[in-house]
Amino acid sequence: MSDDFKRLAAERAAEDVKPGMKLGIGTGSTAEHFVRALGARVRAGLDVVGVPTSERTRELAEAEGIKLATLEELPELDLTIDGADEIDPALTLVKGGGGALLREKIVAAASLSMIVIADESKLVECLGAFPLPIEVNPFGLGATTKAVEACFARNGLQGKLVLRGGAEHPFVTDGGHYILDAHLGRIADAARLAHDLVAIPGVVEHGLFLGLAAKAYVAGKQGVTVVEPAK
Ligand SMILES: O=C(CO)[C@H](O)[C@H](O)COP(=O)(O)O
Repeated sequence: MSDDFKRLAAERAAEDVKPGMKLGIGTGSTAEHFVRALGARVRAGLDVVGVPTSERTRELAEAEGIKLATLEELPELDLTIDGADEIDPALTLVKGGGGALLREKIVAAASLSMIVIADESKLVECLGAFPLPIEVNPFGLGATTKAVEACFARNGLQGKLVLRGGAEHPFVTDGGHYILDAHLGRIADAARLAHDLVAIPGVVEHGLFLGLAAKAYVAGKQGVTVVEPAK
């Protein structure tokens, strides 16, 4: 069911794509539905160019016949369409469940607008039930982990940090980094936490997306709802 909702949201977003657009293309199962819907439109004659946010998305988009470019070739994009792990009423997001948060954030920030696509299970009142992904440089992992824990304590947060994939076979991002998943439960002040995390040497990026999403297409039993940031 949830996958059907993801597809519905993705297909709605694909209708927003206009000829000539430069697109950021997200990562994850919802974004994959979007790539397939976009591929169908491209094969029907739509002329667009996309910048993928992961190697996985690049492979699928190529297979779908979507023209691709890099941010070196296209430093400014019209629209990014991507999934999310959590969406709060201000449209602050937790992203990175699929491990692509760094490229996803770079691409979204290079876009004039971002649309989030999701099934209704992703809507939350407060972020934090989904573990917050923090992308870190493998060098100095122990010191970075300690600094991140100290940052949580300063922010009044308690929680476990888990190296994704485990110490034996850590998950490695497309950029060659590791991911620490922070089980925080509740993030009351996402802006403060975001600010403090990026100040830690060794933290490459985190999965809090603030002020990037313009709207979300959220699908559920009632169909697709347009969610805009609460004022
Ligand atoms: O941030 C992401 C990948 O890094 C995804 O957008 C997020 O994990 C949602 O995934 P899905 O659409 O599979 O539920």
